[in-house]
Amino acid sequence: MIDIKQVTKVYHTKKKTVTGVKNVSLTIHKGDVFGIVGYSGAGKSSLLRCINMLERPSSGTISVDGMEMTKLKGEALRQQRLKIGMIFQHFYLINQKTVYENIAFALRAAGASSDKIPSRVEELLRVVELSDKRDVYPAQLSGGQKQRVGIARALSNNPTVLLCDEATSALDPTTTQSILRLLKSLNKELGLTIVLITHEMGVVKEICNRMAIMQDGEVVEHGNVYDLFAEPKNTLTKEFITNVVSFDVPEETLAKCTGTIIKVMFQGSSAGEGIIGDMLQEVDVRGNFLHGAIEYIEGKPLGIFILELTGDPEQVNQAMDYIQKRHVRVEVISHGY
Ligand SMILES: Nc1ncnc2c1ncn2[C@@H]1O[C@H](COP(=O)(O)OP(=O)(O)OP(=O)(O)O)[C@@H](O)[C@H]1O
Repeated sequence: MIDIKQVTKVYHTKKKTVTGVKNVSLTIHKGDVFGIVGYSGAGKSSLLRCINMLERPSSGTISVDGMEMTKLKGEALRQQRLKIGMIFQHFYLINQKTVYENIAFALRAAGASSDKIPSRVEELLRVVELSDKRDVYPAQLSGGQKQRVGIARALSNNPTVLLCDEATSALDPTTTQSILRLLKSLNKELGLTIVLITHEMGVVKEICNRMAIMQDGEVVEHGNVYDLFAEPKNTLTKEFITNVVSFDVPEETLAKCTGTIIKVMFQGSSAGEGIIGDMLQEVDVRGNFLHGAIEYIEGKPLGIFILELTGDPEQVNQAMDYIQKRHVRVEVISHGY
């Protein structure tokens, strides 16, 4: 669907040359909600804007729906871009136009015939659940409502791809949830492929099925969201995941622990308990459960336990080996004394 091959984007300013994207290759499948995560300056916007040629890659190729975007220019590029909608953090609505006119404007700009515009605008307003706001101006809308207008406008030409540039970063958590729900339903009902960039792993956990993590212009890890949550390999991926998968063991409890504190992550909702139970019978250590939770990612359970192990250091190591051998991920949070 979207094929990104060895894309590099170099910016030349008067003072310096900056490489925003370094040799990135990614495939985004039809129907994916694909999250690109990274800290500020990682290259997320640059890569996203290369997909619809708002930025032209310095090298490499990008194909959307089998059409090589990097080869297109002028009218051919304009036509292909109609298949790619885009929404932004700051909405970019026209303040002097009503909600209706904002959407109609996008339709006119794309060449829609004027007799089709009214019904199409009404239809789009229904899709984003904003029919009652058709005649108000952007200043009278909340952030979430503005983004709904942005989404309606982006959908006006029936795109197959929607690019979301930090689309929920300016919104409060509840409004963020409602926009994410809307995006997910568009993905399911219209079969829309969505690529979103964000620095919030919570957004990815909420709606994405696949993701890539970027750092210094490079993709450091990518794959299925569940798999990366269950078994992240890169340090940065682990850091982002730790930010959203909470282990609320109070500091006072941790301070009282003298043993080795480990985090055990297992796929499924009950497998981990059995493995830990078996381990405690086989190995001469004591285990004290400090925290347990089941997170749901893409509707699939991912179990997390925080456990204090006490006993002879060699036995503690053996206990961890035992768990690891059963294909359950173990991380040491702090070593005992
Ligand atoms: N138009 C530009 N001219 C020069 N440098 C740029 C330009 N756009 C981006 N850069 C540089 O490219 C690098 C990647 O920036 P980019 O905006 O793609 O990162 P990002 O991950 O989207 O960050 P943020 O989350 O802050 O938007 C940064 O070092 C940035 O300064």
